[in-house]
Amino acid sequence: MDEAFWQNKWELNQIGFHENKPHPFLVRFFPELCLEKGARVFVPLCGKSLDIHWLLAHGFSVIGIELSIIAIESLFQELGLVPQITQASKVQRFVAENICIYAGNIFALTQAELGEVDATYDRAALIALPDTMRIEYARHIADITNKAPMLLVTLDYDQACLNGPPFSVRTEEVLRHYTEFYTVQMLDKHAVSGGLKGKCPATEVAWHLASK
Ligand SMILES: C[S@@+](CC[C@H](N)C(=O)[O-])C[C@H]1O[C@@H](n2cnc3c(N)ncnc32)[C@H](O)[C@@H]1O
Repeated sequence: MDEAFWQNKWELNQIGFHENKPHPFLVRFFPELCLEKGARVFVPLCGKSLDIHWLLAHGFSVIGIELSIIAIESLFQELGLVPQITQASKVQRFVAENICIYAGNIFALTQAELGEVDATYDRAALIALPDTMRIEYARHIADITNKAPMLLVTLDYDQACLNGPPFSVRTEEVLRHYTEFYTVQMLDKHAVSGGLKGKCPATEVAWHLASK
């Protein structure tokens, strides 16, 4: 899954992953992180998700990273904000009010650039990456966020049924990637209505990861 794959998806507007409302697990479980208003929430591989609108509307600051400038420009436009754009070392920074989105590859984002964050929200980020990258991704997130608590949403289905992304990430894999850094708790799961892409049964799972 290289950068060109995702750039192409955004150029062709093939963004079936983009939901038209905030994710129900975000709405239900994010308050359980008990963050103060103004807390800094990191949203890796953020797209132009309405989850960001929800986080901002609930008084949080959002720091995201996304490869596609098309996604970032749409996000700001849909938020009704005009970003100031500056260059960081390997990534560009789009900033307005309580939001800062880095344009670039997550693996190029350093802890110093990200700054301190109070929580991470991962929906369709881990599961957007192929298995070889997921190992590195989980470690990188723990590293640059200094193991900030996380609400993670994964998807579990028969990988033989469909090629990813999104990729199936089963319980044992979540535990394998994250238990070195976090205490991992499954919060809930539900069946994806109509199955994944209407083709195979799939379960969405919410996880709370607390720093060890
Ligand atoms: C499956 S989408 C999910 C977007 C968003 N989290 C949501 O829930 O709508 C994955 C997003 O990650 C971006 N992406 C993929 N690989 C990336 C990388 N290595 N660094 C930064 N962004 C990446 C893609 O452009 C795409 O917008």
